[in-house]
Amino acid sequence: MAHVDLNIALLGCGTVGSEVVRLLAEQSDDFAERCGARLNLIGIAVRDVSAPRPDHVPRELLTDDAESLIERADLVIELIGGLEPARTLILRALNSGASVVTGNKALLATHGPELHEATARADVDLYYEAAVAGAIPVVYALRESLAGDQVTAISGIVNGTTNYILDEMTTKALSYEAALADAQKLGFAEADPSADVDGLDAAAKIAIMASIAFHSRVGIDDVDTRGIREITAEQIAAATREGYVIKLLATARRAPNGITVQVAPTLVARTHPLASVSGAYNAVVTESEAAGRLMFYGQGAGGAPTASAVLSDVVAAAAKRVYGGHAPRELPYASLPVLPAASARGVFTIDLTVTDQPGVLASIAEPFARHGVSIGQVRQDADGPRARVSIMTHTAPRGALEAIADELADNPHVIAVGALMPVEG
Ligand SMILES: NC(=O)C1=CN([C@@H]2O[C@H](COP(=O)(O)OP(=O)(O)OC[C@H]3O[C@@H](n4cnc5c(N)ncnc54)[C@H](O)[C@@H]3O)[C@@H](O)[C@H]2O)C=CC1
Ligand SMILES: N[C@@H](CC=O)C(=O)O
Ligand code: NA
Repeated sequence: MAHVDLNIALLGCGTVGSEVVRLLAEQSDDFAERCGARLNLIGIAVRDVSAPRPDHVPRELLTDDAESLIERADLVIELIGGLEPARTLILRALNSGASVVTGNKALLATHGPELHEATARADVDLYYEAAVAGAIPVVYALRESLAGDQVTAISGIVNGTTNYILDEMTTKALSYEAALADAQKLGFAEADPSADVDGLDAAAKIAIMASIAFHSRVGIDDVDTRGIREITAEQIAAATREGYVIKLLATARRAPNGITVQVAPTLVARTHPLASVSGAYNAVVTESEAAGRLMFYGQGAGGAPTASAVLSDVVAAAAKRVYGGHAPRELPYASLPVLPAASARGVFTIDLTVTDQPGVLASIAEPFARHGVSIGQVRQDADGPRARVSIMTHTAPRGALEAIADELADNPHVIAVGALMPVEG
């Protein structure tokens, strides 16, 4: 079959970009058949053309002039990351009539509306499968597979670094610091791992998923975000004793008057499907009215897995240019508000260290009753003259639990109040 030619520009040639170069070359004949176009990589914009690169990266395609490269492209793949210059370059590409494929979750969760509006104005396409959970086709699932359904909830393990750290702490009884050092040695965590361990990477991903699923605009700043820095070996051991694992869960839920979106270390029951997601793997569970529960599992990071998602977008974008039609546009018609974190309802645990004497349990229980929060389970472990008390509630709003925790901190019998932790399953 005769194929048209499409000019592809790649911006950024790091972990993911260099794998995209490899796959584009290795599978060029297949891609031509699948999208009806020969995908000609016309240039690779890099910051430093003289930096060492893998052997398969053609030196003659390297340039430090991204702007000129974009002018000649039908399709631009942005794999630089970060907000600038990625934002300006993507806008330039869209405005010049090129479709764009990106894996840049930080940018989409910060400037998504601006990029989507520019895409529609220029009558081109914006694809971003790699931005959420790497190789796992969850953007496609939400944008296309579930377009005929009503999504009610999304929960996921969408950061490989933190899942690896928590898993090492659980299975090898490592401290947080030792597990983080291992993750860095293995290349999962960045040298500066704060976007991972403080939950910001997961927050960007759940913001993107919530925007699509709930047809609303959710940005990274709307996400109530907690990371894993404060998780202790003791909390992990206590969770294990009780039949739970601690996972950094990203969740978005429909509520009667809006949506709640959060990232938080969460006690996940061993029987829950997300509990068995180990190592650096990712998984996303969606709940929707007709389909019920769906689960997506796989590699959320790494050069080749992420490049697989990028190339699926490239083939789709190229086919649209050849045969016509468009990728699904942003559809924020529902405009659901993101509700304050305090209104997020769920089951929570709160851990207390108290003096072990008569009447203490009654005084601890009193604020729960006053705030209308029902206690589901109490566990007490003696520790000399002290006791550790772990209270699990029935479903209640987070705000009520926060008020109770503040009051308990002033209770003279209470020596320490631990962090509130949501419970799943
Ligand atoms: N590495 C992974 O596992 C995943 C990465 N992503 C996303 O993919 C994107 C790329 O990630 P990585 O390849 O890991 O990053 P990377 O840091 O390995 O590569 C980015 C490259 O862009 C280059 N660069 C910086 N400024 C530039 C400029 N002005 N012009 C041209 N090149 C420039 C850097 O020198 C670097 O080589 C990011 O948005 C990241 O969030 C998404 C999913 C997984
Ligand atoms: N740093 C991320 C990879 C990219 O999305 C992770 O650890 O999952
Ligand atoms: Na994906």
